[in-house]
Amino acid sequence: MSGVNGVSGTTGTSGEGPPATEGARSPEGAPVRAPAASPALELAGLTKSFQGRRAADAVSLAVPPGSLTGLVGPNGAGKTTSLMMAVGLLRPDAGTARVFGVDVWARPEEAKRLLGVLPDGLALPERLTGGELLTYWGLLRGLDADTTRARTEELLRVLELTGAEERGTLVIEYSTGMRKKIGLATALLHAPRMLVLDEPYEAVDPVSARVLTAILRRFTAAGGAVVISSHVMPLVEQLCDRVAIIADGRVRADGTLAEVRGGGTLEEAFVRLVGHREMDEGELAWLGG
Ligand SMILES: Nc1ncnc2c1ncn2[C@@H]1O[C@H](COP(=O)(O)OP(=O)(O)OP(=O)(O)O)[C@@H](O)[C@H]1O
Repeated sequence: MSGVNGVSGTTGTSGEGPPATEGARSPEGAPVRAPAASPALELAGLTKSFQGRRAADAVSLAVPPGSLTGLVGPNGAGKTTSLMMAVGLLRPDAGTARVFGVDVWARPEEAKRLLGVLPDGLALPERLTGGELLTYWGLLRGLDADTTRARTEELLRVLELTGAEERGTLVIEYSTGMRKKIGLATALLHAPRMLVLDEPYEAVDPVSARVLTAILRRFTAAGGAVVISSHVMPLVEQLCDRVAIIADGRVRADGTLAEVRGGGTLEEAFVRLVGHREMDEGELAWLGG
């Protein structure tokens, strides 16, 4: 896949297959290569229209295992639409999505075991405490009771929700950031291999943000892959090793952070690829009183 304005993307898989098996040789004497590992997430031509208007237009993306990809783009660019199709929550008009080689739409149960998802505007059962919600979620996911209990306690502790749990706070009473954190806990509970998180840092306090970053780094170091969407360019630059820029439903750039930045900042690349509008002097003049 290649972007515009000279930003050429790599799929992350080209030339990155597993190393040749030690000592193994083909009959011709050439080293035998193990089959190239599947990308952690591979989107090919994902397309979706709403009322005749393309929200996602042949979105293709390949995310390698062990990587953390930031998906950025203007409001209404098609990020959420693409991510929801990628994880099996929105049926595409065309295209495919695979998680570690498993087709999300053809083999949904298998794919969903591999996927942890924090959707936009997550709707949670609200008349439960966070702990009760995670217990219910774990059992729905087929985890045994002991595993569910142990992971629930650990997630509540790490995400600093134990106090709310001890006070019996219901999810409906949670703050926006707490809701985000319990949503993350539901995404992590079944130990997925691929995390797709729509704006995970939004409304999360700085201390919890550090915890989240540590979780994501540990997750990718163990070979899992993460895609996050975000509007915060410095955050993406600090956190992600790969970036995709999407605008008007199309992928405009995709590659390593260095490839997409092309020597400038990510914000500069974003503005260059997406365009920007200056406000005319007379606009909103009435605000001045
Ligand atoms: N269910 C829907 N029905 C109709 N139009 C929709 C629906 N969902 C998304 N759209 C439209 O599709 C386009 C892409 O929306 P999407 O939510 O994917 O953008 P986004 O990049 O996630 O935006 P933001 O950064 O503002 O969250 C927008 O024009 C939006 O109005």
